[in-house]
Amino acid sequence: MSESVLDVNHLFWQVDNKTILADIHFSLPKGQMLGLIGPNGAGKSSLLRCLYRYIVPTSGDIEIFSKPISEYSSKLLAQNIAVVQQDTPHYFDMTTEQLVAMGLTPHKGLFDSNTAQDRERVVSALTKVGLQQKAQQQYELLSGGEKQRALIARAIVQQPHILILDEPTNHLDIRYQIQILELVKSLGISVIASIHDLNLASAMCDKLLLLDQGRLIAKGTPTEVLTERQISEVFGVCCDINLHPQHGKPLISYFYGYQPSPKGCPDHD
Ligand SMILES: Nc1ncnc2c1ncn2[C@@H]1O[C@H](COP(=O)(O)OP(=O)(O)OP(=O)(O)O)[C@@H](O)[C@H]1O
Repeated sequence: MSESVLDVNHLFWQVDNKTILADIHFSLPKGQMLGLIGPNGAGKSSLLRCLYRYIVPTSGDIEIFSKPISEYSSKLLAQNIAVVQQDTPHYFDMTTEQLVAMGLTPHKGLFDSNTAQDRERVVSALTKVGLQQKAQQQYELLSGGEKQRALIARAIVQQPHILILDEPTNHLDIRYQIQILELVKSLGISVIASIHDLNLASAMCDKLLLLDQGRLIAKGTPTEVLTERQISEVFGVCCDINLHPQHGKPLISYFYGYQPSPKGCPDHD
């Protein structure tokens, strides 16, 4: 079995007497891409926020390389984890290249300047996300999808062991949805990403976690998790699942005008 880079056990988060996350437990094996799926409000962002220490959970354990995240200094945590958040933040007065170069910070001392190798790393990351022509453009003037790609380039420059992506494809056109996730996969980094598009999650992820109302409903391979029954129960839509003609993992076709009844979805054969 491959080494685990991240272990989450018995994780609970309550706020205002409401349980947002309940007894979440999973591991992220080295080099794998783990997809976090579930309906709006299921707790996907909250779970990811716990992993990068933006939220302190009510109880439970989160360990990176078998060490509790509470024991990591901010700098050491940033050397291990890079995060691309759901809403692209504002960075005024910064070129795209300067934004991407921020990814070097966790590896630098206070007075270190950037080396030729650092600059090469920034150019390489910009090229990988197709933004080499936009290097000198103000970051704020990029389109939503270009901003998202710039933030992914910054995460690449950061050279983390674990990449946390909160809806990394929500601003991207279909070409970049596929290309960016394939790029991220090719880096050999361990990735946990929340993804709304179940077909994209099926194609790209090694394993999936299905969340609903803060609870872990299923975890396993796309074939194990993406079943017609589970999709109808959790998302409230009816669908038909076949094997994708290219990669052989589940390919979901949604039905329109059907809500699951107490007996489930109608038989569409
Ligand atoms: N700081 C907070 N205080 C109170 N409630 C919160 C807080 N943060 C999140 N929640 C609630 O927790 C639930 C889960 O939210 P979260 O953003 O984690 O869901 P999500 O699965 O990422 O949703 P989406 O797919 O819509 O992005 C929601 O009901 C949300 O309102």
